[in-house]
Amino acid sequence: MSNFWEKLTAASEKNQSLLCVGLDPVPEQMPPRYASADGDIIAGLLKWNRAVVEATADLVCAYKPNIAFYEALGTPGLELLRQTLALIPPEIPVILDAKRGDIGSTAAAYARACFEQFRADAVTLSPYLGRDSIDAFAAYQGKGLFVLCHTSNPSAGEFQHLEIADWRTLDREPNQPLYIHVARAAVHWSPNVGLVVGATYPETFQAIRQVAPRAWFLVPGIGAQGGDLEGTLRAGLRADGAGLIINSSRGICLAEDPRAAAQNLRDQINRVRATHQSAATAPTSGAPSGEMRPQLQQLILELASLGAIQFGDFTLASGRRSPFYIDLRLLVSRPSLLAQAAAAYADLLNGLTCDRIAGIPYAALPIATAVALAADRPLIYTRKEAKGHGLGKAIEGSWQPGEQVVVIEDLITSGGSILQSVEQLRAAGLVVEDAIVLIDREQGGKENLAAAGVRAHSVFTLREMLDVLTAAGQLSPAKRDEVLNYIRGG
Ligand SMILES: O=c1ccn([C@@H]2O[C@H](COP(=O)(O)O)[C@@H](O)[C@H]2O)c(=O)[nH]1
Repeated sequence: MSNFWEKLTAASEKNQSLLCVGLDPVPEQMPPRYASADGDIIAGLLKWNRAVVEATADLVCAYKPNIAFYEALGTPGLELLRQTLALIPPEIPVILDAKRGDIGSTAAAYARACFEQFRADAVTLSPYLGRDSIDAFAAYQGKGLFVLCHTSNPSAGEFQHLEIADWRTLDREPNQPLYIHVARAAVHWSPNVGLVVGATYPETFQAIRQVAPRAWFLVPGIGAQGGDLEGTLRAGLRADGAGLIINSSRGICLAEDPRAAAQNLRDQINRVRATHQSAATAPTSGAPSGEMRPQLQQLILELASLGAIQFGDFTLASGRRSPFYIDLRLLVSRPSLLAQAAAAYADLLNGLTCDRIAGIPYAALPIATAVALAADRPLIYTRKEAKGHGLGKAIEGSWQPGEQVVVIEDLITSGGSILQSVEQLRAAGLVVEDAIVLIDREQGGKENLAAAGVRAHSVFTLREMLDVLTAAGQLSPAKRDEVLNYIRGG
């Protein structure tokens, strides 16, 4: 298995673990029991690493040697790293902590060193030089790339907390700390990007998780640096109870009994995961908008004030009567609201594999354009009918067969219009596995798409929308029940 993420998931599931053990040997800290009889330091350090790996291989999801500790020992140190890597069972992924970042040509040499010389499964990278400094690493298929987002050291805030504006969101979002910009941008650089987020600043996790909902975070700072394990897990775990790789180096390697220390930390992590997962899967009925982010609640209320959500007695195109009507075409008349909606789509897009997005005519075309700007993703769109003149295109914009496309639609009812475009895109050789809508009307569309191999993601559901409007006093509980009854087919 050569893909880092598959290896990580398999090891995590097999060992029931989110624990990563750091292998950072320092000669002065080596417990005397590992010392080599002939005084050979490198032999002693290798014995130490071997003992730690043998004691913990069934308790971890990854190992993380930091290359600095090996480079510090000169050429023999690099040989020690090579031998240490050879000790690690092939099914456990190795994250080489190297924090590389340089211009493209140099980055290519660094990437060769990490992935070809040391054959690491993943690497840590600095974002300071921007996207092209990671391209050479991203060119290695299936390797993990952990970009420094918020580090664990005491001076981390000196630059990382600087409040910065983003020209794309200038008019509607307050300035954001640099680490949020890094998180938001880096997860778009490659689908293989994860983030390094230190456990010594647990208060940063919630905001980072919001802008990178699906990314894996590599979390140093537990143990010797005094990071907050429970706070980190509670704010950083994804709803599936994964998404964090909790590293401890000195806390395990310097322990009297590394196995007991690793087992103890793994079990502590799992205890919090167990309660987190049961909270995440608890039924939400009767809990109006309790968990919904304030920005989304605001978005719903503003859509209602724009007239995009109406309650009454409407006749649909099918002739069927409906107690509500949603018209997201109105979004173009309030650009700031269109931008808010686009940002919510962009958040969902973050964790998906996507070479370009595809808008569906007509209602979603301005929305998809706004999403392209918010997420900095190239856009194509399908035509309702191929042009009968000019180039006679059925799909506008530039694209290549084999590219992965995420469909952008305004809302989903049965999923029919999405499926029509998906067929058109697939017939052209594009790969479509995901679609994003603002509102899921919960009338079977998601299930119909799933049957066609398309995952549908919604910013919010009709039920969530009704809950927000009811809690805000804009919809009576009786009307809410009438609408719910209607979508259930009653
Ligand atoms: O923000 C960061 C980024 C990387 N590290 C590295 O993780 C380990 C932590 O070692 P402990 O002994 O568990 O403190 C080490 O290799 C650091 O260079 C980090 O600590 N913080």
